[in-house]
Amino acid sequence: MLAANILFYNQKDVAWSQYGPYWREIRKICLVELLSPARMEASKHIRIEEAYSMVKSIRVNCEGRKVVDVHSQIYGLTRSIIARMVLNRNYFASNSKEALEFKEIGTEYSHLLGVINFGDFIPYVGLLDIRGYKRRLMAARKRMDSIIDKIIQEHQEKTTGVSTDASIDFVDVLLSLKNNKDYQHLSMDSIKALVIDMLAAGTESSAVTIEWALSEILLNPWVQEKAQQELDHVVGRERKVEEADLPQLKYLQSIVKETFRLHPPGPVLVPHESTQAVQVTGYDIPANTRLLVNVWAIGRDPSNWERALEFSPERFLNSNIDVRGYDFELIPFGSGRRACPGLALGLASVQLGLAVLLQSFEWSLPSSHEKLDMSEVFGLTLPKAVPLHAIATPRLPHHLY
Ligand code: HEM
Repeated sequence: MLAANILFYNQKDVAWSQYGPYWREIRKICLVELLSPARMEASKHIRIEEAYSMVKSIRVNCEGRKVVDVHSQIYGLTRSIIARMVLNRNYFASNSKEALEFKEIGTEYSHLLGVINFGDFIPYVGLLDIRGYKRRLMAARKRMDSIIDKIIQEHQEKTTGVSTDASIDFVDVLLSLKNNKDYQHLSMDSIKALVIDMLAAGTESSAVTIEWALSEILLNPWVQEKAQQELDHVVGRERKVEEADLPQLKYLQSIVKETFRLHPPGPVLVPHESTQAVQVTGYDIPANTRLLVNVWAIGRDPSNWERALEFSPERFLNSNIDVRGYDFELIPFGSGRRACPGLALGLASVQLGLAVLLQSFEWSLPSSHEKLDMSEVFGLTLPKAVPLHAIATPRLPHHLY
């Protein structure tokens, strides 16, 4: 694919690289070095700080029952978490020239990756580059390259060896692995491509999920009531909810599962391909067959789910169905060897984000939006067509904001 080739340094990242020895090595770096349980633990202060910075900003903006732009708040949260974890710098909370350039180029990347390029299917159309698509890709990559080069240079100047210190970010870790004999394929281009991959993959999916969850909660007020009763019971109103509370919040976890079922952030998994000929339930599948898995349809299929179109977190309370890729009726993170390596981070960000929003505020619809628009935009991800706005009423003592 032309876009992935140009934007990700000849597909040197993990998401766009073909299965093989290179992908195996880079995938191992993601799982063992970047998104490991130890790194999750070391970075939990970032998630908490950013979650409560969002609460503070909503608290200021909801004064006098003003309508809150919930969409921007949630996207701000997930972008800030990932930028701090990857770069140790929150580009998204700043309005510096550098930060604005970074945000602009990020938007251009998402746009270019979402475009259908006929040259990917008809080679001579690609050679002509009639619509200037290739030129635009090259320009975007050049701009991104100079930003990432600068970031890497700054990190190289400060790197004096990596410890498990909480201030260590993904760029530090990747630079420290460059001469590691276990990772012989790791080049400077791989590092740049991985940095872009993490920033892109780590933001949108988590934000989209929190926004859908809160939208469903607004349509089903008894869900909000039950989730807040659980928060009051497990955490109380005299302290703020933390990541350590999440395992006890079973109803909140069920809300997140139910949101993944009805609104999977990746509605159709990244295309998979059979590496060899196989037989599946009596059908012969030749090698190199492209497989598209429609997770969205699986989640709404009445042969898998009772009252399939109803939002009912209760269905998960006494069920062992999980999102980790073993229960094929619910696979928002995919399944098998290409399944999402960011599952733990994605889940923690979504559950914590939702928990702080529900503990800190009572949510209601503005009278002008009584009919909440639940239309979807279908693409690489599945965001709401109309960004969520709502009224937030504080429900904790003043000193906790
Ligand atoms: C709610 C949050 C998230 C959801 C629902 C999600 C979902 C997915 C899905 C469906 C895939 C494709 C799996 C397949 O085709 O079988 C994927 C791949 C991937 N995700 Fe996530 N993701 C989330 C968060 C994250 C985060 C936080 C990161 C890292 C910072 C991340 C990094 C990746 C990468 C690198 C891949 C490509 C893996 C490969 O091709 O080997 N994701 N994700």
